[in-house]
Amino acid sequence: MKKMNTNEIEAALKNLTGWELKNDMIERSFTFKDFKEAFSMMTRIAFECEKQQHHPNWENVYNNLTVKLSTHDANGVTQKDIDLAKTIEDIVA
Ligand SMILES: C[C@H](O)[C@H](O)[C@H]1CNC2=NC(N)=NC(=O)C2=N1
Repeated sequence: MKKMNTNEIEAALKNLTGWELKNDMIERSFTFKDFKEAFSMMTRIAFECEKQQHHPNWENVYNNLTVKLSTHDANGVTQKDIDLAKTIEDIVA
């Protein structure tokens, strides 16, 4: 899949909430009630990632989750990352 340029990414991010472009990845943090809620969300997200065959770099510290998305083969952000970001925010919403 084709790597998106900065303008294309910024335009796509306008249709999402809270994501920002950082180091050739799109990134967003989420805060949940507690660890159990954070990990439940991660589990739900993980099943969707498997369906899309696209997976996040993520870090969980207690009730905080930071998600970073990029496409390895493209060395940057592609539509796959935008689609997964949308899926993730829909799950969390
Ligand atoms: C073979 C498999 O489809 C690829 O390795 C997939 C798996 N998940 C992936 N996830 C992400 N975020 N980027 C990729 O390039 C990627 N590649």
